[in-house]
Amino acid sequence: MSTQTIEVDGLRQRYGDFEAVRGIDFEVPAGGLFALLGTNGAGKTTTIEVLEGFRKPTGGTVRLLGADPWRQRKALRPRVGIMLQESGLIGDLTVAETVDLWRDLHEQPLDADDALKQVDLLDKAGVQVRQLSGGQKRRLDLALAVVGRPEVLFLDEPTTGMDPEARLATWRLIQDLVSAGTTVLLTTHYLEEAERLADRIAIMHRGEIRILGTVPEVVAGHGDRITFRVPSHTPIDTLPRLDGLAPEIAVADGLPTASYTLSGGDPDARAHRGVASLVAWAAETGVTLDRLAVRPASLEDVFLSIVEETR
Ligand SMILES: Nc1ncnc2c1ncn2[C@@H]1O[C@H](COP(=O)(O)OP(=O)(O)OP(=O)(O)O)[C@@H](O)[C@H]1O
Repeated sequence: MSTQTIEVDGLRQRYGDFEAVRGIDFEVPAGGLFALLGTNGAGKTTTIEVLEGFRKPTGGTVRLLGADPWRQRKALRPRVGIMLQESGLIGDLTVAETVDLWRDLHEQPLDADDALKQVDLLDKAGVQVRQLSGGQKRRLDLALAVVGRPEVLFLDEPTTGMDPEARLATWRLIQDLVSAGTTVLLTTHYLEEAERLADRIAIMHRGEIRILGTVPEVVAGHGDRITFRVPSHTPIDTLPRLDGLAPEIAVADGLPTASYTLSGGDPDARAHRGVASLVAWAAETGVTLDRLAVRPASLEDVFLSIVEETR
């Protein structure tokens, strides 16, 4: 028997003639937090909707807690918490009435005040839902997703519209839930969110998973970056090549910045070698390497390189 809480095997999903998900595979073990990142329209929500049992896959198989979410949706429902991208909150109800309505659907729900306290909405208990701000509605959605003490939690862009403080508090709540053993599948456009929370991530683009692994695994193959401000009066074509590469030039704060991505050779030594030849060039030509920086590739670099590959 599989020990994976979520199993996705060759999943395909069509909408008419359009194939939104084109054969993806991933697994999430019990107590894991997996983040699906990707471009708009990549197929993240569609994937989550299949796992939630809202859609029948057009190809491949998915298993949730060992069951088929499409056929066994009713049995799975009490074990699963769902925070959709667009909530179906009822504007006329108060926050407390909304939580009570959800509590009634579960056998051993959290205490209503505890659920609201977790998302810092206790002081809004008597307020009508329609009077909440966008970020407060997201927080109420989260309270409703966790009120039934779910074993698995699906969070579709949970912190969109939240202010930085609410986002941080939400991250803490998610981390606490994972520490307590909840399995979480999260989609997000915030790379920092994925880096902070997820033990593994996948980046989707146009219905496919382009890369999957821990964040260090995902960035490992994408080299080291060396950047510096191009000194004024220095023609771009006089800048040196490093490892045979000409720099990419981007404008930051109104000034051109040169950037090299070194990905060949010994990963432990290539940044040192690159900086050494750059410094030698600077000494020879008498230029100052303003804002010289060396860093490994970031998740953002990987994300952008995946998107740009297929432009
Ligand atoms: N009900 C539907 N009918 C037809 N096409 C759909 C439907 N739902 C989604 N799509 C299409 O499928 C593709 C994937 O959509 P999906 O919502 O899964 O992407 P996503 O990765 O969640 O995007 P975003 O980050 O913008 O939320 C998109 O091209 C979208 O237009």
